[in-house]
Amino acid sequence: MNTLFIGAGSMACALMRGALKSGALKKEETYALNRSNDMRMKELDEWFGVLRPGGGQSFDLVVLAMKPKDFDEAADVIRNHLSSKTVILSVLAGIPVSYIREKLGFQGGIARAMPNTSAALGKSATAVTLDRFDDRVMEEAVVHLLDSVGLTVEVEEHQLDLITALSGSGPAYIYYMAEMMQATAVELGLPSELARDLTIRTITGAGAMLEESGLDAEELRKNVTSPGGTTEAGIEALKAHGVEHAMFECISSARNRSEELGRQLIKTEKD
Ligand SMILES: NC(=O)C1=CN([C@@H]2O[C@H](COP(=O)(O)OP(=O)(O)OC[C@H]3O[C@@H](n4cnc5c(N)ncnc54)[C@H](OP(=O)(O)O)[C@@H]3O)[C@@H](O)[C@H]2O)C=CC1
Ligand SMILES: O=C(O)[C@@H]1CCC=N1
Repeated sequence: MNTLFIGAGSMACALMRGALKSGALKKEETYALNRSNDMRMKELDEWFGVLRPGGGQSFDLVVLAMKPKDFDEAADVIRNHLSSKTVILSVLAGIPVSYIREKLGFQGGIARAMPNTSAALGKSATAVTLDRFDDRVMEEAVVHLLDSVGLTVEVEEHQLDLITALSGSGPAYIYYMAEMMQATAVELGLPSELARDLTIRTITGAGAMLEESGLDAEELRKNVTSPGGTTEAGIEALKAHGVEHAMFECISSARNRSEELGRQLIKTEKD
């Protein structure tokens, strides 16, 4: 499947890395372009051996992976690589399928997905909605590509803003927590490398328990929390400092921002 990534940043790279490694994409059929960062294109060539498209060359699959705010500006470039057989996979946060269709004048299949950067290791949690996929072969090819970089679930488009806030942005919340755990341990006296190693293994171990033990998060938490013990003291401190409220605000603010990103483009279009 001839595939073109338009946008060659973090998310495009994570998808390429995961899909090329799994064999869902072949490097001799994978192309990429960005706006101006030539160094990045050289890196992509070095890392993955992907190709640069010729002007007007059309593709079976075009992956939209620029920032949402850059989509309008990229529209001419995108159109240049579409044919009546092309399907589009968009990973743009907040941008509705209807807006992509209207802006590009595109009638074919559009998959709007929200993966995350763990795709690089085949561990993304991806949600996707498929619109006007008349061609079963291409539908299967797109789903296969997403499956090759992690878990894929099909959802309704209206759910994607909230899903973006949960699992699209989610890895960053965990990295932020890791940063804070590490920094606190160092501040309270542990050497940095030791704090780092123990934090990483604590998070990956807890992730593996969530995935493999068959127990839910609450039960796993209770198993660690001895009455009157250290964990209880720690969690009470988190509660007292409003962590539940903070998480509500975190996910709802990210959801609101996703909605706003779409509205902003639509508004700019109308102005
Ligand atoms: N990062 C993440 O964790 C996730 C991101 N996403 C979505 O993925 C998309 C990309 O995000 P991310 O990878 O983080 O962003 P980056 O800033 O890392 O990459 C953006 C890329 O788009 C390119 N670009 C910008 N304008 C144009 C243009 N006019 N024509 C061609 N290429 C262009 C940039 O090129 P140049 O560098 O030359 O300017 C760059 O390669 C966003 O829409 C985001 O919502 C979705 C899920 C997770
Ligand atoms: O921060 C963002 O807007 C993108 C979407 C999900 C993760 N990163």
